[in-house]
Amino acid sequence: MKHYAIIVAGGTGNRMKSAVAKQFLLLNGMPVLMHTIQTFYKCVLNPEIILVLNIHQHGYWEELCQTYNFNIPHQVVKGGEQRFHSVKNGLKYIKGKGVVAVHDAVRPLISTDLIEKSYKQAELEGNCILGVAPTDSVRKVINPHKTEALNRNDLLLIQTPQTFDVDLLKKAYQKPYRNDFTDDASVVEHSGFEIKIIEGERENIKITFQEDLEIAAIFLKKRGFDY
Ligand SMILES: Nc1ccn([C@@H]2O[C@H](COP(=O)(O)OP(=O)(O)OP(=O)(O)O)[C@@H](O)[C@H]2O)c(=O)n1
Ligand SMILES: C[C@](O)(CO)[C@H](O)COP(=O)(O)O
Repeated sequence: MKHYAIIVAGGTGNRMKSAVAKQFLLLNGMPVLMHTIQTFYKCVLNPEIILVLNIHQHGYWEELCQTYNFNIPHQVVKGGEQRFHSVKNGLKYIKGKGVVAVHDAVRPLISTDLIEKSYKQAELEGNCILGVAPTDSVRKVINPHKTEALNRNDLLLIQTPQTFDVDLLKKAYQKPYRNDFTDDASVVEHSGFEIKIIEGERENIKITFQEDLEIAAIFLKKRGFDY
């Protein structure tokens, strides 16, 4: 079975409010994106790595790879307007059959164990999505003046990687883009497939705001960088 990883790094990171897009910010001395690619590279299933980057950042990425002596083999593909379009561009690169994990570049703390579990589950079930239970109370906004409590036991917070049979994911991504396609599972579900969830990891945070980078640095130090 052939394994692929599409690492989506085509975003601009507006919420981070930094001059450099968050996937290039330094985390314990190395760009976030390099940590992410390194973790997939360490996976025993040896996935072929496809990196999706905004076309205007391809040159910058090459410079970074030289600066950090980063030699992990990967194919760079151009990004799209939304995450949806970036994933679609990554998928175009895949010609054969197999299993593909789609992962946010800005989730550098995913473990190799969970990546491997996700591939194995997707091989068996067609797809595998990670979820963790919320620990805060949650409310639905009805309008600017009214909110309503939700039962958090009915909810899951969804992470990446989201892993799929290649043909299934390609078929789902033939649909036109919709605003509520916030991840790959929502695209696949819209095509009529049932989504299979396994337990994610609390440390698998998505670096979105400045504080997240500080938290990620603490988690990495705790692992002694050996992951
Ligand atoms: N057109 C886009 C938009 C997002 N992404 C990627 O999808 C992942 C999750 O998106 P998010 O965290 O929202 O990143 P940004 O869109 O960059 O952040 P923001 O929403 O704050 O602008 C990131 O790795 C991001 O680079 C992408 O490949 N192509
Ligand atoms: C794909 C994702 O990380 C799953 O939680 C999330 O939906 C990405 O959302 P964003 O708004 O693009 O950060």
